[in-house]
Amino acid sequence: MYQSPRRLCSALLQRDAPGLCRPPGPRPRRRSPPPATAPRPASPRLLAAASAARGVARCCSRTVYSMGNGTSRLYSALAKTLNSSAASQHPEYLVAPDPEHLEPIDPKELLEECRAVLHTRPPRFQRDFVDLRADCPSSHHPPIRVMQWNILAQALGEGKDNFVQCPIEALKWEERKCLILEEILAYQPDILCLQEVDHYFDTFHPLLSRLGYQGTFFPKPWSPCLDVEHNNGPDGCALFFLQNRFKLVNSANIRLTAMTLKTNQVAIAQTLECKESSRQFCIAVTHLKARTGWERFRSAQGCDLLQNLQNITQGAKIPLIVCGDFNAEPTEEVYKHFASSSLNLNSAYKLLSADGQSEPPYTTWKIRTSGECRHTLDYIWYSKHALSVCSALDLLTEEQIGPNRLPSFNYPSDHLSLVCDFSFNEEP
Ligand SMILES: NC(=O)C1=CN([C@@H]2O[C@H](COP(=O)(O)OP(=O)(O)OC[C@H]3O[C@@H](n4cnc5c(N)ncnc54)[C@H](OP(=O)(O)O)[C@@H]3O)[C@@H](O)[C@H]2O)C=CC1
Ligand SMILES: [Mg+2]
Repeated sequence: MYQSPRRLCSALLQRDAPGLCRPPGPRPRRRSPPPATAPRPASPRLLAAASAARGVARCCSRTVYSMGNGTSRLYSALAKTLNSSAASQHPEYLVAPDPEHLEPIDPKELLEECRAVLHTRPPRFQRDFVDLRADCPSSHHPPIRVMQWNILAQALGEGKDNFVQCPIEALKWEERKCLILEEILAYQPDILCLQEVDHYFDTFHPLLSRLGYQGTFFPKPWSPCLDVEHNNGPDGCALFFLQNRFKLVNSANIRLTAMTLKTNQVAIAQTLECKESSRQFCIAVTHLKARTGWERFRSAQGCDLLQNLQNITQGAKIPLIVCGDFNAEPTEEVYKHFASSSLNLNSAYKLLSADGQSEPPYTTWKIRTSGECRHTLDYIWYSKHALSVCSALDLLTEEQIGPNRLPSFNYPSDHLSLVCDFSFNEEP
């Protein structure tokens, strides 16, 4: 059975993350409920980031982003050229930050800007870390904090997902992006694994690189976002890590296959070296095919990903963390493949249950025209012999989520973020 936290510690005050400042003092509460309209203060930092991003996305002009398959596919091809095959061989060439983004941002300032934009919204949900240090060896190196999150593509949220109980105003990008950034800044992950990213070039890459992250984006080849009017390009997976903590050793962008056929789903796998301990590990992010009826397809995609990860980790010699929206409940075949793989993986969020054997009751909860959809689909897998989970961010309660479920005025995605602190076990 899923259990409430064993020992709680404040999410915001729990630790120092290198390169990021701790938010100051008690959190200001926002007014609740939100008035229908209110003046929004201009946000110079966010505007500046968007303007700087035009430098990164010079090749992706309005014309290229516009509706219509020809131009959309051209964008997709360009994005792939920039981020796919060459990235595997020359990561330093493709991920080198554009000099105009190097001016660092103080995360506290950015957080304040986000809060100013969000001042009419209800307060952010409080979530606490569950201390799992009993399972965690003592180490003089700081833990590695990993965040897994399907952030909900803007184009899908507004154009395809049919969240019938979510008011369209709650999905406004200018505010929703601040809720996403606020969540990232609140937990200060060292590594950030995202799915459904359709604002990489204009938002996440420019801002997160100025916060000290190195980012990689791999769009889906035929992103459903491209079918939505006024889309912002394809959605895909993005992986960010803090440059002051890790050095990139190797990077692979993987288009997943199913029964030898190329599919529309992707993964990014990177080998990183910890600057403090010189220990290497592999981090991967993926988003498997959605919907019922596609269970065997997902299973095949999972097998392909596991095979790729076998090769990248040299047969499980390099410790591994795999984050993803697997679009599969724990009863599905793809989950069983991961749980029984020779890569020796465990699912971190099981450790929140009393017996350590049960996944949480949900990681996504929404209401579509078809009714309520409450599922456990998102996971953080890790090499159980090489790594331990020191703490994990508890999920939102049903009461916090509320009767209209997600997304909402206080939470930007239909999926919850998962956050874990890992430490290396002693080497044998
Ligand atoms: N032109 C072409 O030749 C081709 C075009 N395509 C395009 O790709 C699309 C399919 O892409 P694919 O990657 O397989 O998509 P998926 O089936 O994996 O789903 C795409 C997105 O839809 C969301 N989703 C899941 N369930 C529902 C639902 N019931 N209602 C609305 N949205 C849902 C998923 O979110 P979550 O993961 O959060 O559940 C996911 O992000 C097609 O719609 C088409 O537009 C695809 C192939 C070829
Ligand atoms: Mg989705």
